Amino acid sequence: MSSSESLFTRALQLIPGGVNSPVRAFRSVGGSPFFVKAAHGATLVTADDRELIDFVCTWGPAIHGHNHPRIKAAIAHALEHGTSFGTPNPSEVEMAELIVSFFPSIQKVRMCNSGTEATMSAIRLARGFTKRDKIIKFSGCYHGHSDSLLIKAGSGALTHGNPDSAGIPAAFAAQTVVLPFNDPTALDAGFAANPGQIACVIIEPYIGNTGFIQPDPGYLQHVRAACTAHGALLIFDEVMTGFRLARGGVQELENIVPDLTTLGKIIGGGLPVGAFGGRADIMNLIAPLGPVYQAGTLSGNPLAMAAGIAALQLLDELNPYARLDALGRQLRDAVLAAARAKGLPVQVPQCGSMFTIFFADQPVRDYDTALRADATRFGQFFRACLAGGVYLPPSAYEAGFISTAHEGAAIDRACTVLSRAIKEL
Ligand SMILES: Cc1ncc(COP(=O)(O)O)c(C=O)c1O
Ligand SMILES: N[C@H](C=O)CCC(=O)O
Repeated sequence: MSSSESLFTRALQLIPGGVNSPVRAFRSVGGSPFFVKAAHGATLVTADDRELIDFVCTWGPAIHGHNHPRIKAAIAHALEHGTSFGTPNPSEVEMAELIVSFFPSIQKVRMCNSGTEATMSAIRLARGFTKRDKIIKFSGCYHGHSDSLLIKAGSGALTHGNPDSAGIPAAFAAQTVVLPFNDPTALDAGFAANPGQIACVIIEPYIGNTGFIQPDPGYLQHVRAACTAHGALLIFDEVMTGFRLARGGVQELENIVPDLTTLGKIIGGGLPVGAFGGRADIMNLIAPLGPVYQAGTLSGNPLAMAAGIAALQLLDELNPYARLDALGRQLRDAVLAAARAKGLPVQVPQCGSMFTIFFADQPVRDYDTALRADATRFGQFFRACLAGGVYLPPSAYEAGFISTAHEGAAIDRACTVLSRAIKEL
């Protein structure tokens, strides 16, 4: 038995499914997950000393590659002073200043410990501000695992065939109106059917959790205008896309000003973090200023702040977005060329350092078209890539991520492995 197999056997006895987050399981692609003992740059080192080129990047945060020396040094420096204070600390102020400087729509920001907390709190705030109960979300968007949002959810919920989680009271679910993405008419109908009742629309503006899906031109502008017309707040969930696709996220790329934004992943530099922020008049409703309660024992944790500040400062210095897009295009073009040569229908939506390989003959533009892609063939492809030393997300419905550390040998080697895997399908 390999070390990973032996660890997985032990894990299965004690941890549900052997994993601490369902997306790490290999149930939809076959086989069992490998265990990682170290990660540097673009490379994971498994418990069995295999080196893998990693396109999961810890599900998004590792935009500078794993274990970046600047981030490591920032954590080590912060560690000298203590791990948690339970009081305000200077790094929280620095982090807030950085976030506000990257995202002009954010006037005030509250730190929390995960993307789930960020979206859950932003929705409570929207309900408190508008004094309305219902929310609109879109099928296939994943906003973490709070009750209101695990309805027609993407990510692991979709991967493992469970987009509507058990354990959510019907009365809660009734407050969430679920609509198809990329369908302006459905959105108008959703508002019309619930007059004066919608507190907010929450959206992954570029979806990363049904695989990577971009909106049609003008769609997000329509969503913004509809929210304004109906007095609902617009929440951009940029936990995944924030700082990844542009300094100021999708809202910068699309020139849209949401009322609230949720963030996570990159702003923790690899440590647990989340944040939500937006217009000051809305944010001022949060306790202790206002009646909407939100809290966290470890919120603004000095180690997470130090790691996140270092990650954001690096982005500011390097402005790596054009380089990352070139890497994304190199990967996409290699896969498309191999698929063309083989006569295989493949779609590779890609923007900057996010991409997905769908085995589909039509462009994927929403939940339904994503489900039409061939997930069995994706599993075969995933296994062939892994055998060749490349780790893609173990799901047909997740985005892959590229880091600056992939530049050069890693991306070239990955293109060869992916092309060969297509050829051998
Ligand atoms: C868009 C989006 N929102 C929210 C979340 C929840 O974040 P977390 O896993 O940190 O709770 C995720 C990822 O999990 C995400 O991709
Ligand atoms: N797709 C998920 C969020 O981005 C992956 C993270 C997780 O749920 O473990």
